[in-house]
Amino acid sequence: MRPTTVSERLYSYMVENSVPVDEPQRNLIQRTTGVGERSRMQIGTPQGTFFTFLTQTMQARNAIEVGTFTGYSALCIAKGLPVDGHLLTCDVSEEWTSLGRAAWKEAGVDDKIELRLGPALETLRSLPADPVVDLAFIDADKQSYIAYYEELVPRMRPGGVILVDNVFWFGTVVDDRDGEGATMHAFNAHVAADARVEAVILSIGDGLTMVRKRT
Ligand SMILES: C[S@@+](CC[C@H](N)C(=O)[O-])C[C@H]1O[C@@H](n2cnc3c(N)ncnc32)[C@H](O)[C@@H]1O
Repeated sequence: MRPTTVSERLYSYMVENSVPVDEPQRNLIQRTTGVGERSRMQIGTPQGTFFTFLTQTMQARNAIEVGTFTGYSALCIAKGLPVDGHLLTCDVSEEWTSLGRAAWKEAGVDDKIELRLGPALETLRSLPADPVVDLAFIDADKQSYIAYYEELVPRMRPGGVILVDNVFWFGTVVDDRDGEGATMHAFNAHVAADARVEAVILSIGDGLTMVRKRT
């Protein structure tokens, strides 16, 4: 069976019939529209709700995010972590992440989130090599996805999950294998050929891959 096309109305229906978005989340979504065109980089609400749900279901305690932007996905992951859980989130922008810091405080999850500013690859390489990470999310510069993935896989605990956003790259992974479409296709092929993991691509948003490290 082919997937159902998600119209605007069906999208609203999904949101209305899922766990509701809370006030700090709503406020952050609204403030992010203030950054203009780039606000489209924020994950959608169904994706964020799924991240909280998954974090809770996996009982994840230790998470890493590559690509903070204004902090919505970090907020959603942190909401699902226990009080002593930890999310390390990486970005290069002081300006965009400052919105996140304020939202995390408003939501009461700021104690669980550590923001590191600087190139994410350097941050990941500076982390201990121990396989202790339960959940990771890759959502930054597409040309570095394979490099981020290669730093993360050894650090994931067996059974740990890496989420990867934009794996359809607006359909260009099949239609137009130039530029970012080709980059994303190379990433998808890299994961599919990796015997250390099992992966499934979900048609949520612009395509979301869930990668589980084999036990
Ligand atoms: C798609 S946005 C992340 C959206 C965010 N996950 C959310 O849902 O709101 C990508 C982010 O990656 C960051 N970025 C780009 N290149 C980077 C790099 N080399 N290291 C760290 N962050 C980077 C950008 O500053 C931007 O905030």
